[in-house]
Amino acid sequence: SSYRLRDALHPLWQSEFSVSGGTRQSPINIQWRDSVYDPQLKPLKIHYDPDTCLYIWNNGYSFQVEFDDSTDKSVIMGGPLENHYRLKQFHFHWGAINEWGSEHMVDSKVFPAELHLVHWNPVKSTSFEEAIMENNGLVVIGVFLKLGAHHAGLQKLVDALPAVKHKDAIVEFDVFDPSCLVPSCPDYWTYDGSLTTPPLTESVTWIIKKTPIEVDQNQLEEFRMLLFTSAGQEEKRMVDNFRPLQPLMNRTVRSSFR
Ligand SMILES: NS(=O)(=O)c1ccc(NC(=O)NCCO)cc1
Ligand SMILES: [Zn+2]
Repeated sequence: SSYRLRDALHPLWQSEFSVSGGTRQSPINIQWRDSVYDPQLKPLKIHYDPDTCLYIWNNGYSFQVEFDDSTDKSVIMGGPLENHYRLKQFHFHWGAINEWGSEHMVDSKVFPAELHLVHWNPVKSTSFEEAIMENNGLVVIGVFLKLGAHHAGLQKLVDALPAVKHKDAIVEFDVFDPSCLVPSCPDYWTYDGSLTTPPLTESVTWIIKKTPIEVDQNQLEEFRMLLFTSAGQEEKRMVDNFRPLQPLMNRTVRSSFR
């Protein structure tokens, strides 16, 4: 199917990014019928303060919106979590065409893009960089994007993309509430995994929302206008910045819904 093709098309993501001996790597294909309903999973609670939004930048992998994580102003709690986690940044992964782009899949269905909201545990770690190395130091909420209606909340982000076209470009981005990018449906899957780009550390509790958000064709095409390359270099479009599927190994995916 298309994802087999896309693996073969992307040596970049094959060779460099395989950590030896990994037992809980991400992303994975979520087989809906193999997931186990866990009645002890609570609703996820999200409280983001739009004033903690700092800037948007092109880090050479994706475009990323950074937040002030020096206080507990923007946090998530509940769900599978024992305490609260602070929002650090969010970014996306997408394809060159609508037929692929997401990192996770659901019953081998792939989406054109995937949003990652990255949080860290301030109870166990004193910084994000430290939390990356901690077991369950991080929580990433994954939200699938599907082709459909225009997303008004996303458009504010999209309008800023031309200003961060090249690697290392940065532009101030104030007052944005990323909860507008999270579907209202409370249903999610959760499993223990890893970062999907180096250092690929196995420190992530993944929370994957069941319901995608809708974005329109123009918005996806704006993502694809970004560049992997710095100003002055030969231009390489920023597309297909996803990691191939990783083996489930000895893991169970839990669902918050029947
Ligand atoms: N795609 S993902 O798994 O959500 C992810 C999130 C953060 C990172 N790394 C990161 O934010 N590093 C900042 C500097 O340490 C890598 C991958
Ligand atoms: Zn990501």
